[in-house]
Amino acid sequence: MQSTSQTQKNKPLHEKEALVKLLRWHFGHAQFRDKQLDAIQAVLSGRDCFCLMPTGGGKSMCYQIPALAKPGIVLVVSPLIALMENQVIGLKEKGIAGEFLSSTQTMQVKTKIYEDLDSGKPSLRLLYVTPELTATPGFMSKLKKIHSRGLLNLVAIDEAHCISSWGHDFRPSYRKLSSLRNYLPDVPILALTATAAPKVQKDVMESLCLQNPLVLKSSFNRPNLFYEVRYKDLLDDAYADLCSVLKSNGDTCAIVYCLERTTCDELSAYLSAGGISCAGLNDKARSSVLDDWISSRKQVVVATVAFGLILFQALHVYLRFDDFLSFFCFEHPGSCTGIDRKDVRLVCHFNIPKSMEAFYQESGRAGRDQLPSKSLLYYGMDDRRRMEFILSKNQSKNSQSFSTRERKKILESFGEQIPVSLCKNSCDACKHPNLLAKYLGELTSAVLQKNHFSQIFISSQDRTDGGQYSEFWNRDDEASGSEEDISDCDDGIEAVKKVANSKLSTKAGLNERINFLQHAEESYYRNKISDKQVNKPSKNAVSDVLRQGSKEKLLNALRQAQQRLRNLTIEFEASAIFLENECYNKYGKSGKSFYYSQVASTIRWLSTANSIELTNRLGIDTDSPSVNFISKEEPPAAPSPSLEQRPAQITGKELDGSCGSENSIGAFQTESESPSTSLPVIPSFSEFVNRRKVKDNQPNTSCKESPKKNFDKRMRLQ
Ligand SMILES: Nc1ncnc2c1ncn2[C@@H]1O[C@H](COP(=O)(O)OP(=O)(O)OP(=O)(O)O)[C@@H](O)[C@H]1O
Ligand SMILES: [Mg+2]
Repeated sequence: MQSTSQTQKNKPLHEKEALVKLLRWHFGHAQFRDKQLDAIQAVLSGRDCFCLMPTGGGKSMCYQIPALAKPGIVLVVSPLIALMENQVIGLKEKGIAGEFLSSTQTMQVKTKIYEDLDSGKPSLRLLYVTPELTATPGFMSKLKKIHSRGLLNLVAIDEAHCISSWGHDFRPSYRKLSSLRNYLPDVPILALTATAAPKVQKDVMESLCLQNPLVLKSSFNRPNLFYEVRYKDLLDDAYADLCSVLKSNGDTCAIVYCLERTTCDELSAYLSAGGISCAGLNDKARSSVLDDWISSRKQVVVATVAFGLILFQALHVYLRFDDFLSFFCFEHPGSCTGIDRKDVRLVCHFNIPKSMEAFYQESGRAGRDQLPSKSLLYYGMDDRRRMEFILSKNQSKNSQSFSTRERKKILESFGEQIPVSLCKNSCDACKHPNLLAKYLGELTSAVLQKNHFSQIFISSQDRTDGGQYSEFWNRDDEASGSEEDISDCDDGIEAVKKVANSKLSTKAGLNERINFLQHAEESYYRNKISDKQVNKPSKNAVSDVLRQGSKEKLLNALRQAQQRLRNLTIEFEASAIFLENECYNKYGKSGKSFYYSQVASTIRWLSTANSIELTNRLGIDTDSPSVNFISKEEPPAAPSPSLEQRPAQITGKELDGSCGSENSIGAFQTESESPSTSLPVIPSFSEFVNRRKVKDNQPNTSCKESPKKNFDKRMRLQ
């Protein structure tokens, strides 16, 4: 805060007209945008200011104009050397004296800057520095000296959120900026950011010890962005869908963000094969790919989230400092200008972003030239589960649909209350509400059928729980997630195998192995049921593709049965659907392995069943002269028995699987069901072992082979 005498001495230009003149003269802009003038006037009057503006909102002007409004310098703390360099070049082009101090500069340049600062009448107007340098005692004492001469007009902290959410991880040095207030108690501080969630704003203001700051918040609304969500689970092929979206948009500039490297590679290969000028930004070829994209040699870049971060930085958003520096400033010295492609027409999230803020930032790369652009999010249940796993330890499982009023939801997560009407049909939810409702209905039933996970929130109404939760995750949760957390090993079966492999000694005896596997299986299902499992059986889930394949197999088996039985005329397609549905209803929820076994058993059964058994099985009216099984409708999805609720009437015979031929229907029958209507029941490992134990304690007259031999045989079969 400037003293009155100092303020009068420097005669700052506070009046709007004078400031607008500066804007026009130096920058060629006709008017101040939104909150720019308020911020400028506040800091010129010596008041602290917290300025929250979206990316590209014009935050720089809030400290550049004050630097021109009165003698002295403005100190700008910036997290990236590239950003500083970029701005300094821009200022110099406009004839404004700006410099930056960093370790990348020669001693000569630094000395020249220090000499100018010590001169008592510096020609410099804006000095950009890193937070690291600012916090050093040497530089602080220099600042004090400049200040004592009444020449330090303002300290601007750009990307001020680094002090809070990102600062903990990436820029602890931003934390040291809190000492600025002690060293320079009466110099106004201007904190600028585009990414502050309400609690981060508070943190920034407290950390910088802002005193009675003027808090300015511009709207985060991006009216030129159209938001659309596509549901992977309702698409036959999400790759093909994206390919057609990109094609239908013409040869436009696009960014596609993926969660994992493999998806990134596969997707970019797929899109390239589809004739799209596309490159995947993986670690091997990142520099050339990024160069190609920045220089418009490639139009679409597919990036993993991690390398997407580099991309954000290339687009002037600070996220992962080290990568960016090593990449751009050291590998490509001098290439920092012109890295901002403003003509990105489409930003696609092929996987769910980590947080609403990440989504906003990433989708905000589209349409920086203010022209109509699109943000497209592919929402997938598995993605959500994977993201949940990555962010794991997820305290905030409460979710909210991203389905309705996308724009409202995004803005609310930044604490902005807006009327739905603001959207003006610029998202799919407002533009095609009926279509969206249909999709969501389909999605809900798909989810219920698959029982993928316990929570799904598809509401047609906005919840008003403070906008705390969303389909995305709070940034708090992100701290626990990293790219390394992304594991392919989320298959329950894999998990059991892994546990078994890692912990079970190869010398372990049979009983030990059984106990161990039993334990592993039990804990796997326990976790699965409580929906808190770490290793989620997503890969073990029965997919639509798998179901289709099973139908085909059953169809073939039915055709063969018909050839064998001759006197039977059946509607193959409907019968195959019926049988597949039965398998799915019984074991679809239990995972691929059980489902597979059930389909295989059904096929074996079809190879031996006689006409009566078959017609009974299919519920066909045999009185009809020509038997037609015409049930084209899938039977209602009866609640599938959980593994714990398996029919109790499993016999030792069927569990053994060794008493009689595996190919004969008798080997799989239950006692209480007639041979013609029962399908073999697949026991869980625990059930199998328990039954085995019971059987072992009873004299068995029907089986010729020893229990151990039977068991070993069964183990080999599994
Ligand atoms: N009043 C204005 N009128 C027109 N254009 C402006 C105005 N103020 C700033 N701009 C332009 O807006 C663009 C973005 O400005 P700036 O880089 O300062 O945004 P920012 O808020 O710092 O964005 P980021 O969060 O990406 O750093 C620049 O090209 C700048 O010249
Ligand atoms: Mg900026």
